[in-house]
Amino acid sequence: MTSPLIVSIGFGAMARSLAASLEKGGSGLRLGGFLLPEHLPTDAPAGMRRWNSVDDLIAARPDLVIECATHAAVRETVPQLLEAGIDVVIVSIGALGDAGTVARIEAAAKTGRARAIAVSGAIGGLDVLRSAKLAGLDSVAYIGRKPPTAWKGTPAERLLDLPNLKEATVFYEGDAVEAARDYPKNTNVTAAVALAGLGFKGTRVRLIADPAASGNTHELEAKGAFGSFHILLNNKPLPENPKTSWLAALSVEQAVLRHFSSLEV
Ligand SMILES: NC(=O)C1=CN([C@@H]2O[C@H](COP(=O)(O)OP(=O)(O)OC[C@H]3O[C@@H](n4cnc5c(N)ncnc54)[C@H](OP(=O)(O)O)[C@@H]3O)[C@@H](O)[C@H]2O)C=CC1
Ligand SMILES: O=C([O-])CC(=O)C(=O)O
Repeated sequence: MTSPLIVSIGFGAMARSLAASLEKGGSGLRLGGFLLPEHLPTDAPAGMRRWNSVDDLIAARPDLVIECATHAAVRETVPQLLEAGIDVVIVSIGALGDAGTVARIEAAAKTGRARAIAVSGAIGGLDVLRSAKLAGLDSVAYIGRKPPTAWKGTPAERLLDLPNLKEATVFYEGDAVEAARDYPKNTNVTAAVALAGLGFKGTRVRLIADPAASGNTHELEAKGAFGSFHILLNNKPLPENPKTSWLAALSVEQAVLRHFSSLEV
């Protein structure tokens, strides 16, 4: 049997980590290539194909596409793939904070009889949150803490003197609507929490830059009819991108393995 064609959208830190990890994992699955617009240069390992346009990728009939690129790629590329009947794993799930994008993705998946799969990414406890929601949730709160370098290139740069920060500082408190939209490379996890729990408006978010943090920590607190829970993840970042946790790349690998397995656990 030929092995399935698995393709990423984007070939940055996460896609590279996924490619290396699948190669080592012994499942027989591998990343066969990536879609990257022509104007974006990259180096790719031998044996990995590159597609410059979504039409060319669709013509190659991939078995699974993994979006690990940007919110724009979710809006602009994912619906076309779903409409063409291709299942897509979505990693930049902060894009799903926009109701229009969700509606387009759902309609495209229906038309193409394909599945859009949102990953848990760098956070956990979403299974509990989804179950607890059925009996009613009173509150859901997320706290994200990363070292100042991880907040470079975000609105935190305008709010704080990141290179000279001496102590842990809260720079955002609000809902998941703004958090997911304004920190698209850092807070996709808030979208995962919102989608599993109380929605984007109902999810409280606090973001912290902490010079003492050695990695990315994610805290999730929920209260409801079921009781309450509090989890804390201390994630190591990917060496190529301090904004992204290694666990996020591992969650993508897990989604790929589950997709091709006959027993879903
Ligand atoms: N759900 C979660 O928990 C998490 C989600 N993420 C999200 O996953 C995505 C990937 O993360 P990561 O690999 O670390 O990010 P990187 O910035 O390292 O990689 C992104 C890749 O996408 C490419 N790219 C940019 N625009 C497009 C486009 N329009 N179409 C296709 N490719 C494009 C980039 O090219 P170039 O470098 O040339 O711009 C680069 O190759 C990000 O959106 C990130 O926010 C990250 C961590 C956790
Ligand atoms: O990887 C992480 O720690 C979280 C992240 O960047 C995101 O949610 O976008």
